[in-house]
Amino acid sequence: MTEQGEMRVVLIQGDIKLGDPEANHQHMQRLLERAVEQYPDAKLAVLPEMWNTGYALPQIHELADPEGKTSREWLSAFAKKHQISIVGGSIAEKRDGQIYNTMYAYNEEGTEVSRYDKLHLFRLMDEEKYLEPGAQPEMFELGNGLTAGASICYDIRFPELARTLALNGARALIVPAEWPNPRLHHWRTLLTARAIENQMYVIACNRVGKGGDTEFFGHSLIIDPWGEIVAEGGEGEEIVSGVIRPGLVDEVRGRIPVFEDRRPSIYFSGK
Ligand SMILES: O=C(O)CCC(=O)C(=O)O
Repeated sequence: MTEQGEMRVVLIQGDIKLGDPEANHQHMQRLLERAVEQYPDAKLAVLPEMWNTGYALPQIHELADPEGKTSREWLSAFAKKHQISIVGGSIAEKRDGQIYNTMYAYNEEGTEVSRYDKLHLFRLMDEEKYLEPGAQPEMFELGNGLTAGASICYDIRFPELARTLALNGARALIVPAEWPNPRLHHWRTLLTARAIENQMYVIACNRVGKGGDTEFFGHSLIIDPWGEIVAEGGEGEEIVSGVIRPGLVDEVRGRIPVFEDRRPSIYFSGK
């Protein structure tokens, strides 16, 4: 059970079937249902990146969800029915003839509170050949005093994104991912660094399974603003759960006042 000021988070560390949006929708729905049954006090659920299609990029124009309609209606209705905030991982979305890697967030009433298009496209998986990058960072309210910033997978390699979110009020970084083998060391280290340097919660949901020749290792993580691991998944499909206490962000920021000690006037700008 959670106490006052605490919030249970569940990460839907599922497998994704390459290029099969219908099967993936059914599967994610089953996992979400399992999550709310197993953890009735959960207040936030996070799904992995591109859960509707996986990295079926050559077929992405046929597979992507037009305006995200199907995925958005489902996520909103689920959030409302179960009174849980949902960061709906990300989906391949078709908009104005382009494809985006897009995250949607819903509050407990099922209201859509955010849409974020992945800013940094990952060349190693040819994202830039098929997808359009987003144009701006995005933040949203998750209740319990938790303002969250969005970051999708490769975005975590860019500390300036997490920093700009923190400077503008984010107290948690939400990270849906399809982070593959063999870079577990990068995954854990980068997420931990983003948490420590910005003194914020990092809540990261990675997929498991295989997409073509690429293997995904799970290890979804909830890391507190002191850099301690609150919960970590294994390498198989599971619901990863942990309890966070948004008040800890103020405590850590009070103890080591990094944001007061910054010297922006002497940093090189624009680079
Ligand atoms: O940066 C990495 O190593 C993985 C990134 C990635 O897989 C992605 O952004 O989809």
